[in-house]
Amino acid sequence: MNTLQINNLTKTYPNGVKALNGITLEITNGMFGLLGSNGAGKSSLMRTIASLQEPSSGSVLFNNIDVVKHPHEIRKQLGYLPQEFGVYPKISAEKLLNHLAVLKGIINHKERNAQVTALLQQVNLYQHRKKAVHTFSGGMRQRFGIAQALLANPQLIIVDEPTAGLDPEESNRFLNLLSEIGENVIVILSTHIVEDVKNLCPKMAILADGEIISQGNPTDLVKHIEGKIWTKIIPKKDVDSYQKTYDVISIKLVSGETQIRVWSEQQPEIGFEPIVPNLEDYYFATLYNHNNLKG
Ligand SMILES: Nc1ncnc2c1ncn2[C@@H]1O[C@H](COP(=O)(O)OP(=O)(O)OP(=O)(O)O)[C@@H](O)[C@H]1O
Repeated sequence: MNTLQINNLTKTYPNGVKALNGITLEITNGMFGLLGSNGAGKSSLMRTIASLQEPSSGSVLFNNIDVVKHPHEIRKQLGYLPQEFGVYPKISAEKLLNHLAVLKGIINHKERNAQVTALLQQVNLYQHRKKAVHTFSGGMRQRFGIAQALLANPQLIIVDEPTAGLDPEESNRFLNLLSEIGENVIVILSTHIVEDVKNLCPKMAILADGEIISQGNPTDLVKHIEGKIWTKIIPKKDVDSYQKTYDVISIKLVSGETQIRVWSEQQPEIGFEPIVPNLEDYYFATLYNHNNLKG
């Protein structure tokens, strides 16, 4: 069993932005979803765990090895798919993966070829192996990204917003691939897409303003708000007044009509229907409460 222990982690950038503010988490094998809106601190946390940047304070231990003190140790066991992969050199996918495998320390030629072939097959890019990655579609690039992250059998895999910008089919394909990677390693999926976490992750946390504001099993978390979420279709012009009167956790357009969801112990007023809440409602309700507490 692998264990990642994050203790009281903070990160303040030189420009004064406090991106992480006392993060404490323990993560073991399986898929862990890290949900948060833009700017919540997800990438800052991922980069710190991946030893690509140092925290301002606190510690990250992977199987009791201090990531900050021994970055080389962690990098040997890490597979990382960053949000932005940068520019790809104009060489074939196969050659690029081979090159990255050398950098990962797979020096035995035979072993390297075998791993590159197996990974290209696993991510369904074998038939495209002679094409350059910069000519790939977004989904193909992400699948290539996961192939490079899987080189050298990492025990800790970090994927940062991997489905952003993918169409639903490519996104599905990518997530299925991720879920196959195995129960025997830690996979941290950082995303703002609630559905992805709901479908894949038995454990999750919500990050906001650099803090963990909730964590647990998605199904258990949703139980906390059962019977407390109400919905109503309202005229668009009334949104403001409903927001002033009730705890409106989300506003959505449904078939061109404005639907609000409200957190309330009992029916807020005639016309509100109770709904069976989902993880998205939990996420919005948690963010709503957090922002309210902030004032
Ligand atoms: N290198 C940096 N220097 C200064 N500020 C930074 C740096 N990187 C991130 N930030 C700031 O830190 C905060 C958290 O950013 P971060 O990228 O970690 O969030 P995120 O949850 O990954 O968001 P997104 O989904 O938009 O990438 C933001 O306010 C961001 O502007």
